[in-house]
Amino acid sequence: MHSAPIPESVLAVARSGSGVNNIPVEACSKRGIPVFNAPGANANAVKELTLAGMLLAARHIAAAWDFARNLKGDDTGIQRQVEKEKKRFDGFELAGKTLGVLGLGAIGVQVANSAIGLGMRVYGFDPSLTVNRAWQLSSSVIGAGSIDDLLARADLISLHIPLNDQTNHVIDKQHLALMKQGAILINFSRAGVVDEAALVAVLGEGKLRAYVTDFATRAVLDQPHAIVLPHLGASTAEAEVNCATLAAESLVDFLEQGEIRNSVNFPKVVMPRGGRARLAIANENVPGMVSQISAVLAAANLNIDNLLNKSRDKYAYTLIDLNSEAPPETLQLIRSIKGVLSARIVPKSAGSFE
Ligand SMILES: NC(=O)c1ccc[n+]([C@@H]2O[C@H](COP(=O)([O-])OP(=O)(O)OC[C@H]3O[C@@H](n4cnc5c(N)ncnc54)[C@H](O)[C@@H]3O)[C@@H](O)[C@H]2O)c1
Ligand SMILES: O=C(O)CC[C@@H](O)C(=O)O
Repeated sequence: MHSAPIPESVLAVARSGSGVNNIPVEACSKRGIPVFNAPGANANAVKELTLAGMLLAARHIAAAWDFARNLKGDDTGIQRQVEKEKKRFDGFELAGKTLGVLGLGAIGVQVANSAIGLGMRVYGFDPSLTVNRAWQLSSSVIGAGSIDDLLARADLISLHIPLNDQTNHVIDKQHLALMKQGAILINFSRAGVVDEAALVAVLGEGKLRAYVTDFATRAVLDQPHAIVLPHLGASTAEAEVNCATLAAESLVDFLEQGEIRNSVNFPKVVMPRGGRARLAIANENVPGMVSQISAVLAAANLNIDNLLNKSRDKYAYTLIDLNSEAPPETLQLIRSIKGVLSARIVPKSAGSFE
C-alpha cells in the first residue's frame, strides 16, 4: 500500500497476517486510522514450515530429491546409482544441535519450543520479550545475552522479527562474520532483515552450509547453497482462515463499537457500550486533549456517561459515551481541535459510518 493513495473515506486498515511492512503505518497514524493485524493467527503455519526448512537444509532434501527425480534407466540401474551417489547427501540430525531464535514473538516462541521437543539446544534473543510470550516459552530455552552472542553460539539461526527501520539489514556483514563456519541461516521473516550483498558474499565463500528463505530474489536464487520458497510461510488453509477471521473481527469491533483490539499503531481501547451515543476520537498524545474535547461537549450541553482515554507512543484514542445524541456540528468542532486526528460518531447499529 505504500504507493497507493488512501482515500479520505478510509476508517481502518486490517492486515490479514502478521507483518505490516507493506502498509504506510505512520501515514495512517497521522490521519487517525488504526492499522490492525492478526497477531499469532498464522504462527503455527510458519513454525511448521520453519521446521521443514531446518530439515531441508540438514538432510539436503531439495538436492537429493532433484537427484532422484533425474535418475534414468531401469530399477537395477537406479538402485546402483542410488547406492553409489547417496553419500553426496549425507546430513546431520537436529537433535543435539544448537538453534538460535532471533525474535521471540508469536512465531519465534513456537519455533523455539518445537526445537526443544526435537532435542535441540535452543537460545533465544528478543530485547522486547513480553510477559505473555515469556510465559509461553519453554523453560529449557536459554536467553542469549545479545544478538552477537546468539549468532556465535548457533548451528542454525532462525529469524522471526518484523521488518522495520530498526531491523532493516540487521543481519549484516559483521553479524554474518560472527556465525559459525557451516551454520544454517533460516529466514521466514522478511528479505530485508538480511543484508543481501553481505549474504551473497558469505555464501560465495562457503561459510554457510545453507540459507533457507521464504523470499525469492534473483541474487539469492542464483546461490547454490540457497533453498528458496515462494513466501509460503502462512499459506495454509488454517492460517488463512485464522488471519481473515481475526482481521475481520477487529474491523467489526472498530466499526460497530469504536473499540480497538490488535492494532499496531493505536492502544487497546475496549469499553462496554453505555449512554445513547458513542464518540470515537483518535488524537495526538499531548496534554490537554481530553479537557478540550470535554469543553466542546459541555458547551453543547452534552453529558458524558463514560470516557476511556488510552495512549500509545505518539498517539492516543478516546471513547466517550454520551447520554444524548451528538449533533454533527459538535463532531465538526471536535475535529477542528488541534491534535485531533479523526473523530466519528459510532452508530449503535452497523451500516452508516459517519
Ligand atoms: N513467511 C511468512 O509467510 C510470514 C508469515 C508470518 C509472519 N512473517 C514475518 O514474521 C515476523 C514475525 O511474526 P510474529 O507473528 O512472530 O510477530 P510478533 O510481533 O509476534 O513477534 C516479533 C518479535 O520480534 C521481536 N523483535 C523486534 N525487533 C527485534 C530485534 N531487533 N531483535 C530481536 N527481536 C526483535 C519483537 O519484540 C517481537 O517479540 C512478521 O513481522 C513477518 O515479517 C512471515
Ligand atoms: O499474506 C501472506 O501470504 C503472508 C503473510 C505473512 O508474510 C505475514 O506477515 O503474516
